[in-house]
Amino acid sequence: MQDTSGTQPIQTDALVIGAGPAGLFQVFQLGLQGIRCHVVDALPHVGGQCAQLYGDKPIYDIPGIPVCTGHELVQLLQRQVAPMDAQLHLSQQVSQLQRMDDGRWLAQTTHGLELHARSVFIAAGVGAFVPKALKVPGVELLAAGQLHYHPADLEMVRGQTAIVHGGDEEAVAAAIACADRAQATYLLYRRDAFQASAVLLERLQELRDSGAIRVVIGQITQLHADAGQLRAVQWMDGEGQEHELAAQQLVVCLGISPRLGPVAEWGLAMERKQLLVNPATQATDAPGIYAIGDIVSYPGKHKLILCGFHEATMAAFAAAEYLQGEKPLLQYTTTSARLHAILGVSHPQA
Ligand SMILES: Cc1cc2nc3c(=O)[nH]c(=O)nc-3n(C[C@H](O)[C@H](O)[C@H](O)COP(=O)(O)OP(=O)(O)OC[C@H]3O[C@@H](n4cnc5c(N)ncnc54)[C@H](O)[C@@H]3O)c2cc1C
Repeated sequence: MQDTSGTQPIQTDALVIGAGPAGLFQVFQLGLQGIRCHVVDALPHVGGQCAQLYGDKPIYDIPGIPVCTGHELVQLLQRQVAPMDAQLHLSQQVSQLQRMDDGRWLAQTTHGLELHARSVFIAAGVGAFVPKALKVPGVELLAAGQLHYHPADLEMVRGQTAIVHGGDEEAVAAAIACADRAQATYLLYRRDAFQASAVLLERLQELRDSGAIRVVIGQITQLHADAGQLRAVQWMDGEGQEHELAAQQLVVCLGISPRLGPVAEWGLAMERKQLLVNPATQATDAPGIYAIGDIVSYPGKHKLILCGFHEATMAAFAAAEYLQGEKPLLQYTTTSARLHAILGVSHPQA
């Protein structure tokens, strides 16, 4: 799958909202129906809960895979989905979803991306995984490019003074990465106790010992900016004393958690924060919008990856009929030359 960005409205037959296991398998099933799609996820990576909440823990109930970790399942799904050549738009939330006059759906993301989609597949799980925001006075004064939440890349701190705020694995990893690039790196957290792997903690200690990372124990109380440019971070120590630390870049890693957010505002029928669907088609009450995975409710629904896979299959068959105007034929990946062409495999005996 490719990661793309841009500002032109994108015309597509299918938009998948959410790149968790259900959304990824939706891409595969749509691909088998000859339907190309775009995928949007709030996270900077695919995999949803499997990657974000239990990447290194084992899963034992995926058919045909006796055991794999969350990360391994995501890697296998990515491999399986690769021939479908979906366009991936990460680190952005679908914030708006509205019906257009011609019956298509207009989706807008928090990065300003617009998509015009003939069909939409909501695979939003337990909600969009979004970083916990820093809520202190002064945040609103900053121009873009100085306050970064869980950034995937830290090149922007090169040659500058960077403060990393947080105490978990991602904060420690970010501080270590900053130490290689920034002129000065501070790791600011409320306690001198960091939760990270032994390897990262050992490296942090080395960098503390050498002075490449300076640890500050306290809480951020305010940001100071001149003409939109971060000048200093104000913080309070354990005795309630306020201090200022000059910096140009602030990296905030306070954790990422799921929020249902905009899905509940799109006017779709819901019950107890789940989208109501017809389990024969996964159709919601809006034409051309299907929903699958943990976000849906129907009689007998179980929040399991296996169920999300089945629902993706049901939705793809229903959407193929909706988009192509006729019931799709059931074909086997084992024997169908058409599916082999889609998958990019060759079997002369097929
Ligand atoms: C600790 C733990 C262990 C588990 N173990 C198992 C197990 O052993 N077996 C099993 O079958 N299941 C297990 N599960 C459950 C399983 O992980 C879920 O059923 C599965 O992840 C649901 O997949 P999904 O794709 O529907 O949603 P998710 O995995 O939640 O993915 C949804 C994605 O949608 C994105 N998103 C949501 N809203 C938006 C939006 N508006 N814009 C952009 N992106 C959005 C989110 O950022 C997220 O990445 C476990 C769950 C947990 C928490």
